[in-house]
Amino acid sequence: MRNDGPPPGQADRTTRSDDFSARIAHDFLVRLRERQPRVHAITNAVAKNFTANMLLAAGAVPSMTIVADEVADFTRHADALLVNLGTLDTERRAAIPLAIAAAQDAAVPWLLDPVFVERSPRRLAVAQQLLSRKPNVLRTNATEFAALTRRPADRKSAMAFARESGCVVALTGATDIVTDGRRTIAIANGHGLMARITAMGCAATAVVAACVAVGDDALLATASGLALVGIAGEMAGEKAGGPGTFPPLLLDALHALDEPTIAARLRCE
Ligand SMILES: Nc1ncnc2c1ncn2[C@@H]1O[C@H](COP(=O)(O)OP(=O)(O)O)[C@@H](O)[C@H]1O
Ligand SMILES: Cc1ncsc1CCOP(=O)(O)O
Ligand SMILES: [Mg+2]
Repeated sequence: MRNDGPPPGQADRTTRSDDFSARIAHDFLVRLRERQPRVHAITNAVAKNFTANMLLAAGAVPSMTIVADEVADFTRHADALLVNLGTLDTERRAAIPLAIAAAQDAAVPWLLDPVFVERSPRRLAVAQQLLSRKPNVLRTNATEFAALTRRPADRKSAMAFARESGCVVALTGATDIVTDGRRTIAIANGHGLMARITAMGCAATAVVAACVAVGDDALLATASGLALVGIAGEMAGEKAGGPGTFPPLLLDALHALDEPTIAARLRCE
């Protein structure tokens, strides 16, 4: 599943809400539950448990080994690979190129989550090198996007970067911008508590990876993953007493999500 950017000469356009819809997001959810895709996540030490549980709540099956002599086998037999740079220790640094090579060899889509690239020039260099290996999706918050691309974190820059890099770009925050450089979808679901717990973005990228594993259109898969997480997040936020009670309520909401709820709650343009 490659995103090769817009066909030459084709005008940019914004995807209309009838191109992305609750039906599409629900179709992805059904496929997750039916196909139970395997997502191999090289993720950070902070995010591992929550990410694995979010994948399971969405219907996917996580694996997380980072051992150099196993990671290629796990990746080859997975349906998507997630590369998250949050705790870039020696073992993960060694595992990442092996996993990406295996993914590309086996035509397994892979996603990059460049956690905290703004904090260390070394990490920024690693992330830029990984981007040159063309992940199917880059999912990043605004600070990371600005550091990685040296552009303002806005819709226009996300589109330009997606077009130039050939990745689907998901620039998240209170509103998520998802673009392949030609089509752009903005998703306004979510809840402020999502920014008050750790590993929310890491887990969201993992759910996006699961969606990419079960669909041919990486843009719609990415938008669907973020819509499902955003809707579950706002349902959990409405019930939660604070960040302590929020994560289990989010897992419950994602697990129970259904078509009428998605149809009633999806806010996108
Ligand atoms: N203020 C907010 N309101 C609603 N949703 C939010 C808010 N902040 C983050 N989110 C959601 O939380 C998830 C993680 O996004 P973000 O906070 O940008 O990533 P990260 O955790 O990597 O910094 C996304 O699904 C995003 O939509
Ligand atoms: C706190 C922390 N430190 C290293 S990785 C990490 C988690 C980052 O999670 P997210 O990017 O999803 O907020
Ligand atoms: Mg993050």
